[in-house]
Amino acid sequence: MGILLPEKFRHKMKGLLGEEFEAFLASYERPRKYGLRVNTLKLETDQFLRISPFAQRLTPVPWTKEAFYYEEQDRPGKHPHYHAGLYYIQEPSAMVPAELLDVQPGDRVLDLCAAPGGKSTQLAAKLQGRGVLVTNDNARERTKALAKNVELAGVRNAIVLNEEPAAIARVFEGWFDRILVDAPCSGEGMFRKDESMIAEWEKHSVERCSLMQKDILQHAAAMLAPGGTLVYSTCTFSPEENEWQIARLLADHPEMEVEAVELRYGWAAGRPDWISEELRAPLSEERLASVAGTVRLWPHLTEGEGHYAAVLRKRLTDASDQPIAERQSNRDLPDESAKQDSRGQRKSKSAPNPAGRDRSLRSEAKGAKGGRDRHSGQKLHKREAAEVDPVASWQAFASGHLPTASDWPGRLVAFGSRLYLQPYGIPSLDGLHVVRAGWYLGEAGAHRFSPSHPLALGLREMEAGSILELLSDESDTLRYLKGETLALEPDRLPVAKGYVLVCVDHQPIGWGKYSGDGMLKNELPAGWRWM
Ligand SMILES: C[S@@+](CC[C@H](N)C(=O)[O-])C[C@H]1O[C@@H](n2cnc3c(N)ncnc32)[C@H](O)[C@@H]1O
Repeated sequence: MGILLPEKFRHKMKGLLGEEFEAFLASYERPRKYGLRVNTLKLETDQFLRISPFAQRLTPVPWTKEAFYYEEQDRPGKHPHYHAGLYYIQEPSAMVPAELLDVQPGDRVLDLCAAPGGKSTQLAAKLQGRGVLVTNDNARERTKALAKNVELAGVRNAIVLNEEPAAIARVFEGWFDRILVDAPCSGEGMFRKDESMIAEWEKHSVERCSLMQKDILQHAAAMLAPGGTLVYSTCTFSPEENEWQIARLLADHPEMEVEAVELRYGWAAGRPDWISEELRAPLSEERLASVAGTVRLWPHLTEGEGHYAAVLRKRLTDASDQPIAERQSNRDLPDESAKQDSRGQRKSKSAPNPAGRDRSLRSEAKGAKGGRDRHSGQKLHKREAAEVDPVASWQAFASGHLPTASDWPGRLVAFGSRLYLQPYGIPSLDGLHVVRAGWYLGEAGAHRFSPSHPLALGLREMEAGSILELLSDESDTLRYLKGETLALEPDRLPVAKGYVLVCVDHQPIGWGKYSGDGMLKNELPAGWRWM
């Protein structure tokens, strides 16, 4: 019962691989591998292994220290820990590009082709809440899943965009320390994981994808800061979408160079010999040979599906080959001094800007094209925005429920009555389609502030004034995740009325509201419930 590979694909791969082709073909007879990656924004890997019911059957993914192969029958997507964002289910080879990007806390990171967000959540975990992640996809529908996964992972320092790379480059030229281009591709490496990719392959030709990749890469290069690193990756085998793209980039951008990836775990070298004559011509021998420093993951040589990745660095020199001063990145600065005020000026160490007290509020409503809030799809009316002061409403809520909120770094940004905490130092997003302007805190109403589900998911248990502690294997947990009201045992009654952070195994899973009658009203939004 093997996979029926398209004849054209078989023929091409046979030509490329020669004697190795039979081993490659045999890999399609072997079962695919399943992977999950522990979300270290929420807990440490060993902590997860202590509480996970399937920990004993997990085996390590060699290239990602917080990731594991799991057995199909364990179905980790059907466990409360999944709803608490404790891990992301991700194909093991797909974890490699974010590993190669070498993100450090405090970096400015762009994930340009990001939906549904697997690599974004991985990059966010590497940032550990410091610096900023701008995550984007040009497909509007797909940004819904992207935003949801970023929120489930509890990421506090991300901006989600729905844009073409050219539009982002106009705002963020030379701005990012790290850029991931996980490009749209013909998906040849995914045929074993998902057979529907074969039909997709017939539709999306290698040629069409190559043109998109070329365009995306040009804009990505423009957004990279000198000294910054860009990782280009695909899940396909065709040289036109891999080594050819890197050759073209090297020819067009003398300031970019390949950083060789160490070949471990059965990874294979990139193939400069597969690059067309036309693309080789403008390259020096040395630059052409450097393409061997990119990496191919073949399913017959490694424990995962087919992938390609290239690590590129922008040199710290200008056109005249003179070194240029390295921009001081956020990572070099202590937390407090890395903060910037609303005009993008650095604030002095002695002038912290506590989020809860930031009154330099700017309505992003005009930044949303067509005067719409991309989050709700609702039309924004100036009067509505003027009626409630979202900051005051938030402050009143936070002072009663979130004692440490005034210390959270970032500045408050409102879209109408919706309030976000945005990382410091972001240039104006006016004119861009903004899906999330930061960590979505909630919505200010006429009489009270309604905290959002993403706020709950981004919290630590100890940050909430009032919590309900559940265990993952008790029946109330499933009831809560299904959206039911909970009848609380007397020893679990909250001390006061109001919002309660519901936690499972000490990890937040959403809000409940207690009105003093022994019942906890469920505040889990419909789209987040257990199906
Ligand atoms: C391979 S998928 C990304 C997978 C994602 N990085 C992850 O790890 O979950 C490629 C994505 O690129 C998006 N895309 C296609 N053309 C694009 C463009 N011009 N700009 C930005 N994103 C684009 C597609 O909508 C698709 O979601």
